This record gives sequence, C-alpha cells and structure tokens, in this order.
Amino acid sequence: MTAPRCLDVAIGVILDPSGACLVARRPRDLPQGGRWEFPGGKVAPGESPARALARELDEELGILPRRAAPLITVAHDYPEGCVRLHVFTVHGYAGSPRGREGQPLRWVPVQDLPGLEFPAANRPILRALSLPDRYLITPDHPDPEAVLRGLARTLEKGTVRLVQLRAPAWTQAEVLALAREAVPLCHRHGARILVNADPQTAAAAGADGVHLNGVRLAQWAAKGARPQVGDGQLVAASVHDADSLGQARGLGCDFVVISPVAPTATHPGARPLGWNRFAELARAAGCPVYALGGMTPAHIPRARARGGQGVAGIRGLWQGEGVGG
Ligand SMILES: Nc1nc2c([nH]c(=O)n2[C@@H]2O[C@H](COP(=O)(O)OP(=O)(O)OP(=O)(O)O)[C@@H](O)[C@H]2O)c(=O)[nH]1
Ligand SMILES: [Mg+2]
Repeated sequence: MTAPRCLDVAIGVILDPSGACLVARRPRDLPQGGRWEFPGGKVAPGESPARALARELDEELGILPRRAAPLITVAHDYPEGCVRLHVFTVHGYAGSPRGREGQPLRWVPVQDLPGLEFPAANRPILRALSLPDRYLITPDHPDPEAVLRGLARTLEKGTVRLVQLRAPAWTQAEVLALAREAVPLCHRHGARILVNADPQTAAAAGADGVHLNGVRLAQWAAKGARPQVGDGQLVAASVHDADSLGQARGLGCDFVVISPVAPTATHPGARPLGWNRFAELARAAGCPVYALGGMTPAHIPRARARGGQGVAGIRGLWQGEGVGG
C-alpha cells in the first residue's frame, strides 16, 4: 500500500512545556512554498530517520534534539512525487532555535495548528497531535446503568480522554438512549466520545463522531462516501487486515483501530496479528492507529514504538463492573 519509491523525510514536532509547537514558513520557491511546515528535511542515503532529524534540526534551526519519540509515519502522493514523512515529537533540545536558512519561525499552541496552512500530507500529523494514547471501548453489558456507572468511574481516574460507546447487541433506539447520557458524561470529564452506530445516531446523541465497525466500514466503502459528520467531528473504523485498512484509507478515516494484536478474552477464536503485522499495517494506514486485543496501558510504549498512536481496549482500560466475556 505504501508506494515503493517515496522520498523519505524526517520531521520534528518541537513542543515546549506550555504545549506550543514550533513551525516555519516554507520559502516561496520550494514545493508547498508559502505554507507552514514542521522543521525537517530529506533523509540522506544510508541515514536513519532519527539521525536525519538531528542533522536537519541543526542545519535549519541550530538545535540538537535531546528527547525525540516517533509520532507517526505518513506517505502522501503529491503531483511532483510521493513523500514518506517520519514524524517525531521533540520535547527537549540543546540550543535555541533560529531560522538559519532565513525562514520565519513561530511558536503556535497545538490546538491552533489546524488554523495554519500546511502541506496536504500534514493532516494525519495534526490528527495524531490531537489524539490521546488510549481509546476506551465500553464493554458489551446488558444493563445500561452499569455501563454508565463504569464509564463515570473510569473517567474520574482522569486518564481516558477518548471513548467509543459500543453496544452491538442493542437496538438503535437503545444505543441512542444510552449515548444521550454517555455524551454529556464524557464532555463533563473533558473526554470525546464516538458512537459505534450509524452516523445519524451518533449525530442525534451530540457525539464527537462515529466509529464504523467492519460491516459499516465495508458498506460506506462500497458507496465510496465518507459518512457525513459535522466540522471537526471524527470518523474512525475497526480494521483487521489490509483490505479493511484500504477501505478506511479510502474514506479518509481520522484514525483506525487494528485488532486483534494479542490474544483477547472478548474474541477468543480470533487469530492474533502480532506486533510485526501491526507495525506493517500502521505504516500503511496514513492515519493514527490504535492497537486493540489484549492491551493495557503498559502496552502503550510498545504500540508507539511500532508506529501506533497507542492502545484501545475494553477490559484493560475499564474501571467498572460489567466486563463479561
Ligand atoms: N520539512 C517538512 N517537509 C514537509 C512537511 N510536510 C510535507 O509534506 N513536507 C514535504 O517533505 C519534502 C522534503 O522537505 P524539505 O523541503 O524540508 O527537504 P530539505 O530540508 O532536505 O530541503 P533542501 O532540499 O532544501 O535541503 C517536501 O517535498 C515537502 O513538501 C513538513 O511539515 N515539514
Ligand atoms: Mg527542510
């Protein structure tokens, strides 16, 4: 899925402790000229992306990154050719950044980045910066009150900021009724919530987006249309293989969940993909990717080291009762 001869580029999302990010304006005469960019540049032959990042940040800004961690890798086809951006967050560096090539620099709060004009390939980078490292999926429990109690208890811990409400055994009306209670609960705790349902149900509940299960993903892909959601709302999907990943990519999903990465009690018959296959699919995704299946917060570093955004889970993230089989 990744084009074979892409130009490899190493990019640094340099963050200061207040959550501001350093951006530079590209010279007018370059491809994507006049747009804002994250500092970085082409990976030289034989160089690793991390090494290239250090060299480029020195050449362009006169700084040496101290703490850099992979954020996402995205491939994008421009009319002039394909680029593969290896994106790192940089939390610490030696020196003070200055535009050594005469490029204007600006520190911008991360939440204001979507207001700047970036190259088209940067959309998944902005999405990755806006998403947390864990995605809670609610357990399939017959009692809605138990789901709401468990959700409240989980949100009170303060570590979950993204939720998928999932109740596959319920009718549309029941899902909507539960969602109408779960949405304000999540918002009170500063969390966003997607509903695993049709987009109308998600919208009627005032949710932050829709999560497409495998069946709905295939249906929308067959129509060739991304579900209509409001501005800034999220479309996510469940992916299990290269085909469903291709469908999600085609719809321009904001993020996907890949499963099962490890054995999981909720789907005992499913064959785990393993971390290597997860990493391959994550590289080809073109959007942030969560690992699902046997995941706990302890797996977050492993998921991130393999190109993931973090982990998704039911029992590994849930604080309440109701995590049945
Ligand atoms: N640095 C950087 N490049 C980006 C970003 N987004 C993006 O699509 N690119 C693409 O990555 C490619 C390489 O970037 P670059 O022009 O910075 O390369 P470089 O520093 O080695 O430039 P040079 O050839 O002048 O030495 C360009 O085609 C550019 O369009 C971004 O946010 N930052
Ligand atoms: Mg550059």
